[in-house]
Amino acid sequence: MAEQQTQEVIITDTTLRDGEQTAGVVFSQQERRQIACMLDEIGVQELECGIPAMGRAEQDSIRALVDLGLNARLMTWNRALISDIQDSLHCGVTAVDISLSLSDIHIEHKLKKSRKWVKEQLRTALSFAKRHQLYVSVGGEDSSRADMDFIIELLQIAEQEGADRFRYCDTLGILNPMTMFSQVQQLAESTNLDLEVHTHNDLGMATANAVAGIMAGARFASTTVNGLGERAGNAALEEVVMALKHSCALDPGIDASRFTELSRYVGQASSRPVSPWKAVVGERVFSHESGLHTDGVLKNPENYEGFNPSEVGLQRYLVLGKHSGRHGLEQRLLQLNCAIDPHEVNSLLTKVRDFSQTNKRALSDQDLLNLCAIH
Ligand SMILES: CC(=O)SCCNC(=O)CCNC(=O)[C@H](O)C(C)(C)COP(=O)(O)OP(=O)(O)OC[C@H]1O[C@@H](n2cnc3c(N)ncnc32)[C@H](O)[C@@H]1OP(=O)(O)O
Ligand SMILES: O=C(O)CCC(=O)C(=O)O
Repeated sequence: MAEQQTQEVIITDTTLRDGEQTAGVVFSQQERRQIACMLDEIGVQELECGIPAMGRAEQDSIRALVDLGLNARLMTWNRALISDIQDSLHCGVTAVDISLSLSDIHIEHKLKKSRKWVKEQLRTALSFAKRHQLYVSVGGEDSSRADMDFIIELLQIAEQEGADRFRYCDTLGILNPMTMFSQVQQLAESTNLDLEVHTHNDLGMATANAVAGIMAGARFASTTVNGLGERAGNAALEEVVMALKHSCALDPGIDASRFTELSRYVGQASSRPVSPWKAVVGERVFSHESGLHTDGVLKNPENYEGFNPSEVGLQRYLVLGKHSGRHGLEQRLLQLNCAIDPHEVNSLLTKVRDFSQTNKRALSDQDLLNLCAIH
């Protein structure tokens, strides 16, 4: 692995905002507190924790999170409306995201306004928030479909009015890592503001795009546990952190050993169970059946594992089946105290393969013992 870099990366987790916007997902108040505490305990530095404009229940829930006194900074999501920001102030948070759609399609066909209105609204909302000593992220909704010159114009206004960072949103998940990289690089060259990337998974590239954004100079990556979020979801916290660590030599300082526990908790609380094959936290992603792989792993797990399963709280499974080889079979026989003549291993292996082919599955220990008994 390359030497660890010094670039600081800050994870801003939005499981409790964009994550809960997943159609049909609702966390109870207790679940929201538990998720916030777990994220805080593993070292996530900022939590986007809700939308005060939604009303009384959401505001009470945000206030309860503020009362926990977490280390993580709590941020709320707001439209560029003074009333939304007032609701946030009443919740006691110290940080807000003030969101404005930046693409012409959104400005004309959703907001039904003009670019001029967007600029004025940004000034009004931002100056109000700064007068109230809030840390402000300017959220650029649909940035990836917006005119870059217009974004840069807005960034100048944001800087003049004292914004703290700009959130570049690939709202529809249409970018790829190359386009994300060049867009963020261009922004980084045009502003002194910190940059955040908020990515969606519509084309399966949310994690890759978040990582590309960081590589291009963004300091913040927006994530959700298990990649929950609108439509196909957001960049998954566990994937972004492990990709930064193991693919980019950047360590965001998160305790990954609780990723599996956190993932299971959020999977249950969201009624969106995690697939056993989900990258990084799926129960069975460290399963090896193929003969050459099992042999390699038995000799040294690094032969076929990019990182150790224990790093994320998982375990390794060596599976016997259609693709198994001699070394994997011998190892399992040894573990089961099942002594057979070494000359018989190859013919037993043929039976293992036949069994798997016939039954379309891997063998349990009992299946293997039964085969040995009649061998
Ligand atoms: C890409 C994202 O994920 S952004 C976050 C989206 N999250 C959510 O929508 C979840 C929570 N939302 C809600 O509870 C509600 O939608 C509320 C409270 C925010 C607003 O509710 P309502 O007043 O009933 O309005 P509704 O949601 O139907 O319409 C949104 C209004 O906000 C306007 N709006 C949308 N985005 C913005 C913005 N960034 N700044 C200012 N106004 C905005 C729309 O143009 C529309 O205004 P209109 O009434 O003049 O047409
Ligand atoms: O505008 C923001 O701050 C975030 C909006 C969002 O969730 C998105 O664009 O996907």
